[in-house]
Amino acid sequence: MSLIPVAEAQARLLALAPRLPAEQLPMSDCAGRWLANEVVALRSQPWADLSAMDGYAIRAAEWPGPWRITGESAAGGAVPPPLPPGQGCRIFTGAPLPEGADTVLIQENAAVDNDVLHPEGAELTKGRNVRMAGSDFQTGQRLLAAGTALGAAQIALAVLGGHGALPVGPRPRVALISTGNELVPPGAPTPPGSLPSSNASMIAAMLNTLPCDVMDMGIVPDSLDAMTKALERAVGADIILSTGGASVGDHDFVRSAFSRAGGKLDFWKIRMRPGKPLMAGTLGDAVFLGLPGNPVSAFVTATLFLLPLVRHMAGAADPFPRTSTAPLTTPLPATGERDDYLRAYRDAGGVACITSQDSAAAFALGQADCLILRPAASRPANAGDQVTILPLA
Ligand SMILES: Nc1nc2c(c(=O)[nH]1)N[C@H]1C(S)=C(S)[C@@H](COP(=O)(O)OP(=O)(O)OC[C@H]3O[C@@H](n4cnc5c(N)ncnc54)[C@H](O)[C@@H]3O)O[C@H]1N2
Ligand code: MOO
Repeated sequence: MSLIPVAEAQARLLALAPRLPAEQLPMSDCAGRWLANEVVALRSQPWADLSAMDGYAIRAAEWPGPWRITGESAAGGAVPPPLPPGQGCRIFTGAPLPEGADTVLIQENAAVDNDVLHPEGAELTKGRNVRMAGSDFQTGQRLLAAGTALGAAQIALAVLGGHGALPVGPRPRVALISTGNELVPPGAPTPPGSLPSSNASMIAAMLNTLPCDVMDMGIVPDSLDAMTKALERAVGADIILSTGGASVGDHDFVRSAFSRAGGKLDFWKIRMRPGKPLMAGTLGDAVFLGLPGNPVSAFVTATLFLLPLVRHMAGAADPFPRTSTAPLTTPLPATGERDDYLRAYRDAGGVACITSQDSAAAFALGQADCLILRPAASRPANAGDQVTILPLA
């Protein structure tokens, strides 16, 4: 079986995902979710020509006055009556201008004596210190596209657009299965031959900031029967994820158990290092992802496949991690037939590759704050060369 390029495997994985129903949430629960539909403004902002400053509303054409100050306009107060010629209106930030006024003189540049206003300072151009009605956005305007990530700024915009609740993508349910006879739960005694199972805790932590519900199904021994039963128990989840047992050894049962449980394999073995044995398919209505057991391989494949799949199912239009570039501070050797995802860290001078790139090297992973992406068959790189990096949250 030839190795599948990463981008092709990512596209095939997302294509396996069923469309889950959206939900309507109050604004207070929308942060961190993705919009299921576009958001259209139900009102214009500003709703009228508003003052941007505390001062006096005047007609610029009447400069330099003087003006008799007659009314007052404050945010939340009554809309002032139209302004007769030669008159000005006391006005405060956020308040509507009376009809006829077009400019605001700030109070620091005004002298008022017996309700007569004289300007101080330079002449004002018409419209100065005024926010025109609808200049931010207008009723009916599209404010946010479907698939947009809802952060603080987008929530503020939707609220100002007149919304109190938004349609957002769902929270996929993710079942985690760890496989391996050697594994014991976190914190349990580790007699010789045993190993603390770190992958489920790691992946749950990676999913922690995403809208999804994680169900840890525990540790399953390396047996066809046990793994088949574990997969059957996980049906009902939207994503079933296993780690370990994905390779070709006599104790790697994930692929055969997946097929025995009725799963349909879509792909296996990716042109990447680490992470080659990754597999994906569907089991009932669920998407299945079988990650390699090595902690670093599981981390890198979760970053490139699991997290985008969760974001996609949760409604993200742009589910893949952002990359950027940085100069190398250390040279790198040529790459082989797979794309390399090297553990690395950044400092003021650029990005440095961590010495140990073993896919079981948890200590090195713990030091990394980014991955360097090096395509297959890349030539050696020198210090100072720009490389693509994928920052880790
Ligand atoms: N003959 C070949 N051998 C291997 C190949 C290959 O192509 N031909 N691929 C290698 C690659 S690449 C990887 S990656 C590993 C992945 O193997 P598996 O997915 O089958 O993983 P396991 O053998 O079950 O475990 C590998 C390693 O990781 C430890 N592990 C497993 N689960 C956990 C966990 N939950 N927490 C912490 N550590 C875990 C396990 O004890 C092993 O040490 O296969 C290569 N072999
Ligand atoms: O792909 Mo494995 O993850 O190279 O060690």
